[in-house]
Amino acid sequence: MTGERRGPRHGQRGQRGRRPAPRKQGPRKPPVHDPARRAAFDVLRAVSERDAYANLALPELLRQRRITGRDAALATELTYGTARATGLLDAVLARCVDRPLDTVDSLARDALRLGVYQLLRTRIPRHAAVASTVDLVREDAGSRIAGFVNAVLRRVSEKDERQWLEELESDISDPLARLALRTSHPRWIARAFAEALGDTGDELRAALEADDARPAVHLLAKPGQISADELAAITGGEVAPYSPYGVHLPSGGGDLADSEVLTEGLATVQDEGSQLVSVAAATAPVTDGKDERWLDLCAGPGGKTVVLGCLAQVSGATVDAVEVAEHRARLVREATEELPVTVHVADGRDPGLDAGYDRILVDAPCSGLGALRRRPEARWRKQPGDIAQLTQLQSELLASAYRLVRPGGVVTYVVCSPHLAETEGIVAEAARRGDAEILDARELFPGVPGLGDGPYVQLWPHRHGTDAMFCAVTRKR
Ligand SMILES: C[S@@+](CC[C@H](N)C(=O)[O-])C[C@H]1O[C@@H](n2cnc3c(N)ncnc32)[C@H](O)[C@@H]1O
Repeated sequence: MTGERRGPRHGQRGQRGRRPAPRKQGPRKPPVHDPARRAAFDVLRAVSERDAYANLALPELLRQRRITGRDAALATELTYGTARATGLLDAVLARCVDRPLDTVDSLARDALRLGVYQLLRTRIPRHAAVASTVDLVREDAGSRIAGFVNAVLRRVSEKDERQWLEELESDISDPLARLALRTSHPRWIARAFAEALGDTGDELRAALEADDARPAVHLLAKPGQISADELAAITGGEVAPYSPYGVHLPSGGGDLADSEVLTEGLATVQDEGSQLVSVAAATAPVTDGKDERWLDLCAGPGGKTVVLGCLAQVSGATVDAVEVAEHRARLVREATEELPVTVHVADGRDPGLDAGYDRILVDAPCSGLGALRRRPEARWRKQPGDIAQLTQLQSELLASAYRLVRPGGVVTYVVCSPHLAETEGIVAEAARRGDAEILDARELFPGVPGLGDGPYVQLWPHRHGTDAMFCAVTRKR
């Protein structure tokens, strides 16, 4: 992470009363007077220069610099908002810069995006949005680039978001591309959502808008260790509407890192959708015999393994957790200490375990298109070509699960994506091979509305307030 600037204070005497050394020539490094924007800008730079993840880099930087309260809230809004809205911000900038945007210096481009976001999507007064952004550029890159950024932002500030959208949309004849622009999504992702919803109108708009909003923080009250009621009372949150183990924190729920229920291991942060699919995997009815050996075939970092492990402990079962990446397997081990879980570092396509499992969860590696609201910059990094590579692996992992499960045992296939190639496409192929019968997964989501015609379950942010998790429950013939 870019270091915090801590220049010597003017007039301050050095140690042992010596006069401070004369200032060297070079860029001036003033003390940070705008910690929120400085933090947002440094994280956006890390995202574009070092492929950092904003949702990991920002909390770390806020902690390092001890930025809290209103400054932390502003830094979060500016970082995540700018990262999510990049497509729209760049479309506006392309109208105001007289050369292709990708030839603009990357520091200037990041600053411009931050400035345009403030101008179009916040209530920050125009002059403050422009001046504060220009100050950041001057500190880091000098007056010439600052002058360029100033000139461009002044052009942007001549119109508000509505006027810019009208101007941009007047040149776009494709309704899906217009909606994608308005809701800050690449068109191919908007199309994938439309295909999964079977809708290109109001519902698609609602889905894309919900995907462009910051999600609430959900907690898992670990089954058998604390109840959702108790956890809600301790954290000031609300019991979740659907998961029996879920709690929703109020927005701006604060920094949870030091929260006792988390440090004591009674609860963990987990989207309610992930909780629901884990419970479905643990409770889908097996036939013809016992229900003691469970397998989590793609376990890292262990969120769902924790739910499986807790429920296995209650019912007297054991869980084998397979993860191909050593560092992620370590996270599973740490998350499941004291649960009846054994972690194996292995390739799930051939993990070298004895067959005969009673139930298996395949939470396959996927595009993550269902969790874009949690990873602000992700939508602009992903490419349509990513999907084809993943579907091959997803099919192979599911085929492996059918080799490992016993007849009458259940295999639950989950991805955090609504893309049909990763969801129904994979399960339908397995069904065609005759590996399994497909059960009606909706029965394992009691009280959850808006689940359509089945047999699969697709959760959605706009319908359920969860990530867009897909869940298919199948039974080996
Ligand atoms: C969607 S994540 C699983 C999330 C996890 N179940 C949880 O709830 O925390 C998919 C995981 O599969 C792992 N993975 C990828 N290829 C694999 C393979 N061939 N065998 C086993 N695990 C694999 C990835 O490293 C990643 O940790």
